[in-house]
Amino acid sequence: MSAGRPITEVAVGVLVRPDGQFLLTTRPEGKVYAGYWEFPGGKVEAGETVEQALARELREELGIEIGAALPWKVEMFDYPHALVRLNFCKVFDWSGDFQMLEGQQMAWADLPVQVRPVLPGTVPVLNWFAEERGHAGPTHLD
Ligand SMILES: Nc1nc2c([nH]c(=O)n2[C@H]2C[C@H](O)[C@@H](COP(=O)(O)OP(=O)(O)OP(=O)(O)O)O2)c(=O)[nH]1
Repeated sequence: MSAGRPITEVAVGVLVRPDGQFLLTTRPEGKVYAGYWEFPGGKVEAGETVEQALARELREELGIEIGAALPWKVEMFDYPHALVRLNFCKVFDWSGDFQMLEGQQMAWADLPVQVRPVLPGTVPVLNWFAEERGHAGPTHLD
């Protein structure tokens, strides 16, 4: 039996403001899908929990310190470059000023999301938001 493709664990932060808007950032130059909009986060390193990885990634990428990371949904996504397990966590508390430490762009978004293109592995989150919020119609632009 084949062992199959290795799974890359990814910690993803869904930062939600009191007004319901959520944070999207672009993938930096030099990474696969550069310029695509996604929820900030990155790969879990050996020995880390998802919550630890998320705190580290958001510190490295955005310069913020997060409070609780609340596990929300887990989704597998099979890209040509990797088989990833996306561990989405909601985050309502953070401190510090946002700094785009990897030259990304950021946007506070609501449904339907106006920035484009959105990373394929990000679209399920928009559908979960649509269900939670009773949003009908498209969740993002094509
Ligand atoms: N951060 C993030 N990654 C996502 C989302 N949706 C999605 O499919 N992914 C995928 C894209 C990548 O294959 C993987 C994240 O890996 P990455 O390359 O951003 O991770 P990293 O910052 O640790 O990068 P690296 O420098 O170690 O390569 O997860 C999402 O909403 N946010």
